[in-house]
Amino acid sequence: DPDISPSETLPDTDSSVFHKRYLKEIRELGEGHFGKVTLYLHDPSNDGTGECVAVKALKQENGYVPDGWMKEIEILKSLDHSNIVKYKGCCTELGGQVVQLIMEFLPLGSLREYLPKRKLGVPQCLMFAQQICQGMDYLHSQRYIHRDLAARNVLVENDSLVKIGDFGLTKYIPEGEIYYRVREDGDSPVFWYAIECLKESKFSFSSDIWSFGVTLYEILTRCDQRQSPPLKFSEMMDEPRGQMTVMVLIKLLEKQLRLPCPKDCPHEVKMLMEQCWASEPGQRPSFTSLIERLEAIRR
Ligand SMILES: C=Cc1cc(F)c(CN2CC[C@](CC#N)(n3cc(C(N)=O)c(NC(=O)OC)n3)[C@H](F)C2)cc1O
Repeated sequence: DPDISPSETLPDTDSSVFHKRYLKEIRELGEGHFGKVTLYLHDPSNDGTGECVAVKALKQENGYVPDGWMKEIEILKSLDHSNIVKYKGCCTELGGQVVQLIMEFLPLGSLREYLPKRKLGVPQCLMFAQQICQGMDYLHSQRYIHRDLAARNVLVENDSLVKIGDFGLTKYIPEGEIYYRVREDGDSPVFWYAIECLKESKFSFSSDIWSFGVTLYEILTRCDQRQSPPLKFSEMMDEPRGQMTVMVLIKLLEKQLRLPCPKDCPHEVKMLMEQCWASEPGQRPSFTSLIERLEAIRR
């Protein structure tokens, strides 16, 4: 259109660049081993009409930015799926020495806050479970493993939509590789870990399936903390008071002990959950097949 000058068509700023001066801290949303997630109001017109965003920041040791952190930002930026939290941009400080990840804010929080408050029926629980499988199936199709799939990392958009909300431990699996071996331990979510992860730190697409099984258990218990995986596994130990060590958990899993079936869990779902916890990684279903099976059960 000849009479519109180029400057009128170009956006004056890249909408994925957020300036610190327009970000007003509201409250902390979560704390992790390596950093935290905080709720901010992004208010460039400074009149309170801005939008809420979730900002993930690393605890900065003397200014260097761990390369794994830039990786997490690149991963989320590259993902585009209705069951994965949306990347909005970055906020840099000190000439790029500090980089913060800006994501969409889902005020209903994670399943851990949402499910205990809303007594959802089994059909809606299975709809959420299927959506998690759809997000994870997409993540696996991009050759990423999540390594921290749990109800605490699944966000609720509304009564009929959930999204995978955090990718802090996500890793890329190169073509032709099957496993990702970890060195760092951090505060590993061992009660969501497959047996081969506990024994050999070997993570794979199949170990995400195991974690999905534990997440499905959490959903069907409506994230009742009295039935939480850490508590349930500790009860299954001989001395229930003792601090559960990874060794005791491995022994328990090697004896084929598993989390109990939640009270209103349909038989087909019990079968599906137990297949996710097969000792042999190759015996576990894929997210593609889990989607089909959950679809069939919900019908
Ligand atoms: C540096 C590493 C690190 C730091 C952390 F704090 C956590 C833990 N954190 C993850 C993000 C979290 C849960 C999820 N998914 N969440 C995101 C939103 C959102 N986008 O709206 C939200 N909303 C909400 O609570 O609304 C009331 N919660 C919640 F902050 C816990 C994990 C980490 O790897």
